[in-house]
Amino acid sequence: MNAESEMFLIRVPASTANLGPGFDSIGLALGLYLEIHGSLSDHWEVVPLSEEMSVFPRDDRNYIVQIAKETAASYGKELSPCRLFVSSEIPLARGLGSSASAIVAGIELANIVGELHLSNEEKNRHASLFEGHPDNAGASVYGGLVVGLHTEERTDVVSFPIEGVKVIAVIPHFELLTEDSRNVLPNSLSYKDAISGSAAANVMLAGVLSKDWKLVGEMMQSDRFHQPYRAELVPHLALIEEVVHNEGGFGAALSGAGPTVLCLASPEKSEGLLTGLKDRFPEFHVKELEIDNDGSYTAILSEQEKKELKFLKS
Ligand SMILES: Nc1ncnc2c1ncn2[C@@H]1O[C@H](COP(=O)(O)OP(=O)(O)O)[C@@H](O)[C@H]1O
Ligand SMILES: N[C@@H](CCOP(=O)(O)O)C(=O)O
Repeated sequence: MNAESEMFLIRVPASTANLGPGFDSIGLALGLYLEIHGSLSDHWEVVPLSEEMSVFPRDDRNYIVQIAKETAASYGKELSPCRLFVSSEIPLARGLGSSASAIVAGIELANIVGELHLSNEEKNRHASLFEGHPDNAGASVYGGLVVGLHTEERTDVVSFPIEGVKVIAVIPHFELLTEDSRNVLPNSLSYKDAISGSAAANVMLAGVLSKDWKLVGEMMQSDRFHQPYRAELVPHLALIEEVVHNEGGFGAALSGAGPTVLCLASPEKSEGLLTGLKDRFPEFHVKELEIDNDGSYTAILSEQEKKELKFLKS
């Protein structure tokens, strides 16, 4: 990019990780978005357009800018400064992948401004290195359901679109940092538990591929890797599982590291489940979310599209 009059758009979906037993390996992209409208400028400026974004630095100390600069630097490039208008529908520290969305946004920023021409595989490798695991990062890059393995040496992710199941998120008002929720996990697992945990993840994935959502729901609640240890931090999980069972939903699991709980239901049962959860948990935000099968998106805006941006007029 070299014209200051050009404006770009970056849109990155939220994500839910693990789906129960797929710890640090399975993720699903969701229809809540982090959006950046940006253009070249003579200095770095980050303008928050949504309340949650207003807590972050407004100059080049902003995490998204830091990620962008580091990504460009890894290709020997220095990014030209930009003015970025940032808004996000993704609540922070609730287990809906806000940190991965910020990382992927930073990589997309480096890609578009630095003209890096990165493939999705390369974007995901960078994002997984920053995030430490590929479940949220992969979902935000590719969209749909992702299954991945990330090591120091390489990141392998397979993604495929998901249809025919409804997703309801029960989002508490309190934050739970992923770091704190990882600190309660054990350093090792018995051979027996590891086999059972891995089998549950395998069967869950087979259930997804064969569209056997009832089986998927059962496997979501058969995790051995993290939910048993995190239960003390999220006492509402067991109560939500009960409501999901009573309302004929498929199952529930901690979304990422929590505290949000992700529930799956058939299109026929989702309305009843939504109402049941809202009635039982008035203190939480209960919301049906779309599945995003497209992943992160970037575009250069047309003159007409720029004219339609309300925040540029105020
Ligand atoms: N747009 C953003 N800009 C800067 N930092 C962000 C942004 N989004 C998330 N973060 C950082 O990530 C933290 C939340 O990450 P994390 O604890 O992994 O939870 P989650 O990713 O589930 O929302 C926030 O407290 C904040 O420090
Ligand atoms: N696999 C990770 C996922 C963390 O997701 P987040 O949305 O809570 O950041 C974990 O379970 O720790």
